[in-house]
Amino acid sequence: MPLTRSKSLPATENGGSDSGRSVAGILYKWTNYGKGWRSRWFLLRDGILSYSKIRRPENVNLLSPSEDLRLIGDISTDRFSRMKSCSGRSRRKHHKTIGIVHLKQVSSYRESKSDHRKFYIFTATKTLHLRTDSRSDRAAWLQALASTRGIVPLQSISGEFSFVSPKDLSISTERLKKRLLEEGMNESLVKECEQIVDSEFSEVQEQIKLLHEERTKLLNALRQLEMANLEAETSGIHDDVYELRNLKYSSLPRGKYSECSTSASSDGKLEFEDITEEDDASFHDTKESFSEPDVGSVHTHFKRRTKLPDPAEKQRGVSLWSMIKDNVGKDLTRVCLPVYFNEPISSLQKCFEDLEYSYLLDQAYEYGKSGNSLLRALNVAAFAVSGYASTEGRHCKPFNPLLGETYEADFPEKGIRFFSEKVSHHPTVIACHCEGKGWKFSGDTNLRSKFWGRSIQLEPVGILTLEFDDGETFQWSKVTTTIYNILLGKLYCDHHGVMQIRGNRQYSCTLKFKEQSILDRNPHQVNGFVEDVTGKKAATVFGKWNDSLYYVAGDGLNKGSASLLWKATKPPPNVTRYNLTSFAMTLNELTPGLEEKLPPTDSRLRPDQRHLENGEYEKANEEKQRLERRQRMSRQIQESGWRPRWFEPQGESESYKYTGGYWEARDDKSWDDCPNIFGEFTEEVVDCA
Ligand SMILES: CC(C)CCC[C@@H](C)[C@H]1CC[C@H]2[C@@H]3CC=C4C[C@@H](O)CC[C@]4(C)[C@H]3CC[C@]12C
Repeated sequence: MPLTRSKSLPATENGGSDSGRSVAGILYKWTNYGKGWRSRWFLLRDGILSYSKIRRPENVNLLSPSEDLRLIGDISTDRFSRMKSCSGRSRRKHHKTIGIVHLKQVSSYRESKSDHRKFYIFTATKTLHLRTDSRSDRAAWLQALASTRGIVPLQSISGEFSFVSPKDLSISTERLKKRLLEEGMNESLVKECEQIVDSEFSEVQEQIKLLHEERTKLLNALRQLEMANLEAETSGIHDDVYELRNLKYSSLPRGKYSECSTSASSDGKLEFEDITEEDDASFHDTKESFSEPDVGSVHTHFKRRTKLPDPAEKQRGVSLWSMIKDNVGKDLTRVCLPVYFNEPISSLQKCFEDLEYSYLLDQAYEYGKSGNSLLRALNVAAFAVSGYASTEGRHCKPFNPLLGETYEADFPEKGIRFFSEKVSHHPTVIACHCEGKGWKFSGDTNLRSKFWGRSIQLEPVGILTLEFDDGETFQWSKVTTTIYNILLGKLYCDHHGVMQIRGNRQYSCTLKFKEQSILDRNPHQVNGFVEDVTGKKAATVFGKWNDSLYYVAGDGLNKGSASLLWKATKPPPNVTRYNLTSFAMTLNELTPGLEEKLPPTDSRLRPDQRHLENGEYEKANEEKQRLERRQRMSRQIQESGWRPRWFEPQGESESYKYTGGYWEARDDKSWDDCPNIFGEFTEEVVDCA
């Protein structure tokens, strides 16, 4: 029973639109390097593209008895049998759908420029690489995708099935009357018959009316549900009750990290030390008490910038793959990446990005002070999640600071000041310390990374400590971050694992960052709870790390009455390819009068990073290479007894504590013991370091 090859008709030849039709056919889908291109049965129906292992030909017409199905490409039996014998699997298996893409979620699709049979479908989390047999088949698929995109299934419910409203329904007894009279029945009897029929009918009409009302209600409910679903997909969950009080002052810190150092993996997996140099960052906690009145007492008289400088040169496009492919066979850990892969932010500054929502800690402090320990714990949890929001859409590497490089952030408008230093190069550790109104935050992080071929997994080592002035403390560690699509497709990162926020008093919190699965319709989810010392759940927390966090008191069975804890700010209007948040854009700014106050070790003075920010790529690259040469001597410097200037290692624990004195030294401009790490260096520098 050979099936004929259907021509790929443009949508218009089919009465205007393909919207109501299903389209199906065989496409080759790129799977992985091991298996390469695999043929799959693709079906596009109601805005959903699904694919399965190959169907048998006799099923092609049986998808659904009345379905208007258009086939694209060669669907001859011959081809099926060929495929069948290739796969050699049992028939049953072939029916299972193995992938689904909702066209609502498709961000774009495009044809390959180099191969006339290939095209790509991009969703937020995945790219499908597809190939047809011919250029015209590709055109037909793209056309089908274009015409199906945006159909809302409800259209068909309310459209096709819609029927006349019950009040327009009527019957006529004329024919009955005529017939009965023909039979010679007397008029009064005929009238009685007519009345019986009428009353029976009005009962039916009543029932239809009820059904109609019910149907209208149902449709409305469905519409609302779909709206809610759409909203939830785009933004998270709606805020019902709680209006976030955005306190004017704010505070605090936390840390992040930056580049990758690698650790050996015993199971034969590729190791990855850091594609460029090596880096790690760290956080540290300190019990240091801080001279309070300074924070936030001075007000900034300048406005921070809202965009990065316009690039001086045009950016050259370099793909990561083009860099790596030239190094095939070489040790991947030694591949040096040019500055095009960097963002104009150093890891020291990136740590401060975690403090964007420091007002949550100010709120936490206030709640605790007024006796509401639960809301204190909840705000701390929201703070711990909020730091991840800025990682969305970022795919460039922060600069790996030089040993001894520092970064200060004085933000009186937020009521905080932050300081970080790169305290070790082998392993890379960054320590930070931040003071806010009523609290202090500190930590050190060292990232362990594993290279898995197509993804890199980063595991932060180190503890973050938050200490309120009233003695309550919370400690936690960051979860694992995986960077996907290193070689192919769109690079993105996801955070997953369990975060335990341990408090020293009544409440602690456990948060689970859900690992994203392929084609996940609801990525970035975070769920958890706050429990008291007896282990009783006091509140349930849920949301998304890139968007918002909500809580419900108790065990969280009633999500309807959730209250908003934190909502991420919108991306800025002036995004660049770095996708920095508005806050991140201000971090490398040399605000008026600042340069004279900075020590020579501050990240803002790092020349390659400054050139990159200005879009002077050639100069940036030259300087980067120069500083990397210096960086290579770091191990030697460290081994010859170098000590961090502002932090102190804590025994064997590999953690660091702020020794204090930075802001005081800044007041006196006493930077004499801070080496000019970005300047020309000689062996001398090494000696005196
Ligand atoms: C392969 C290279 C060129 C591209 C990778 C670049 C980007 C995606 C990588 C490089 C360094 C990474 C960051 C390193 C450290 C941390 C701290 C961690 O607690 C949260 C994630 C975060 C903030 C990572 C996010 C992703 C990141 C910014």
